[in-house]
Amino acid sequence: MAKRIDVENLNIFYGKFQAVQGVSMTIEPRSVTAFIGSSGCGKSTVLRTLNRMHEVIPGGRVEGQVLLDGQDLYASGVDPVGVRRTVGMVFQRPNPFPTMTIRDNVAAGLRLNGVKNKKKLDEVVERSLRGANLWNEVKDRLDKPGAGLSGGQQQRLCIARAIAVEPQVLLMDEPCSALDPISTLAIEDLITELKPKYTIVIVTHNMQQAARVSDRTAFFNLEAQGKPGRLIEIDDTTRIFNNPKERATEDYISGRFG
Ligand SMILES: Nc1ncnc2c1ncn2[C@@H]1O[C@H](COP(=O)(O)OP(=O)(O)OP(=O)(O)O)[C@@H](O)[C@H]1O
Repeated sequence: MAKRIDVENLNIFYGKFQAVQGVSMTIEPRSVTAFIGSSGCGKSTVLRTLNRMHEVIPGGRVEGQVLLDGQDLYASGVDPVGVRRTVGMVFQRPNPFPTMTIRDNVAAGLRLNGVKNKKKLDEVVERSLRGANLWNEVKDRLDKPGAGLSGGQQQRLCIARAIAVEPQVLLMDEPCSALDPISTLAIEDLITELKPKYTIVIVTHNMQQAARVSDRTAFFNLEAQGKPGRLIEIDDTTRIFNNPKERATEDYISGRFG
């Protein structure tokens, strides 16, 4: 089941440097939320705190709370590996495991979780590839390397790999920035198809993309160079693009800066 995310007064640090200050927001289940804002304002950093990937970076530290259906991901005793299973991630560059076959790429997470039954693995591989709109293109070459696919196919393979372990939230960090326009549209269609089952958060520099795929948009900004990034506003995407509350959002949307 898709989960609701409540972020409460989040401060995020890289060593002594505070990259993000005071972010609070709610991300609704079965919806797509886009993070937009100029380079360096902390979009990817905030995204990575939603599945505890930030702390993998040396010096990475978080203050505040991230609640998944009311459960704090940062409470003591919470296993970050379990969090990352529940909250999956797709990165900017498609990163299939290069030496693994298409089938094994999709099955990798399940195998890590101890699933060995071949029938079960085959079922999940097919269901995940169908879910990622890739099945028809690869069903006759499941035992060929994932690295042999086109960039757009590799990104859909990464989405198949992410959904194979049945996460409740999908985080996507500029998932189309390395793709051509046709592959980009394929991923956008896929995001819309996945929406009824997941909570999806996408970082994008492409404002048309935010307008096309998201229900809600969060605009981040830097007060000044060297200062932490802040969330300026989050609202329905149509509102952010047509009638934002904040002047800084309007300036960014209309291309006056950023
Ligand atoms: N691994 C890191 N170590 C130290 N500082 C980092 C690291 N990653 C990001 N930062 C800093 O944190 C701040 C926010 O970066 P982040 O990548 O989250 O911004 P962004 O809005 O996603 O940018 P972009 O749109 O360019 O991807 C920046 O000042 C950046 O230099």
